Amino acid sequence: MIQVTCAIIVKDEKVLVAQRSELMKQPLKWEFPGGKVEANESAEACLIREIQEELSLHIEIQSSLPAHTYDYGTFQINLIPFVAKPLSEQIVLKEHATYAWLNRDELLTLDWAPADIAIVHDFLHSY
Ligand SMILES: Nc1nc2c([nH]c(=O)n2[C@H]2C[C@H](O)[C@@H](COP(=O)(O)OP(=O)(O)OP(=O)(O)O)O2)c(=O)[nH]1
Repeated sequence: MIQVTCAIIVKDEKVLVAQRSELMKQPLKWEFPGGKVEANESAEACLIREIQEELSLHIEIQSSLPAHTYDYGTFQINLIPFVAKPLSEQIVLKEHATYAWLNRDELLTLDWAPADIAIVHDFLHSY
């Protein structure tokens, strides 16, 4: 089971979503940015590191949501979501195809990585 963190970054009531590139697993699917937890790393430290690496964005974690496991057939992930706020302004994409700041009611229109759908629903029910 691969432990993966992801960030639901909220700013001015908009939510940051990112589209995976053609070169990544789940190509062109939308996700909450994040990545795999390394050995001896907390989930929170992983997420702050990954968002800095992938988006050049500094975040502050505000709360957590329930983790969800998903079976992609050849591997399983445990996706661990956190709600966060940006502490810096600019986003510079290092891996993703693109990103968007969406209203809550736009979230369900995206072609999500399948593991994220439960997390989108949890977020919409709790915020
Ligand atoms: N980061 C992230 N990964 C997700 C989400 N939903 C989802 O199914 N995944 C999957 C895609 C990948 O198979 C795995 C995370 O890999 P990753 O590619 O983002 O992580 P990474 O940068 O640490 O790893 P790597 O590509 O260098 O192998 O989890 C999500 O919302 N965020």
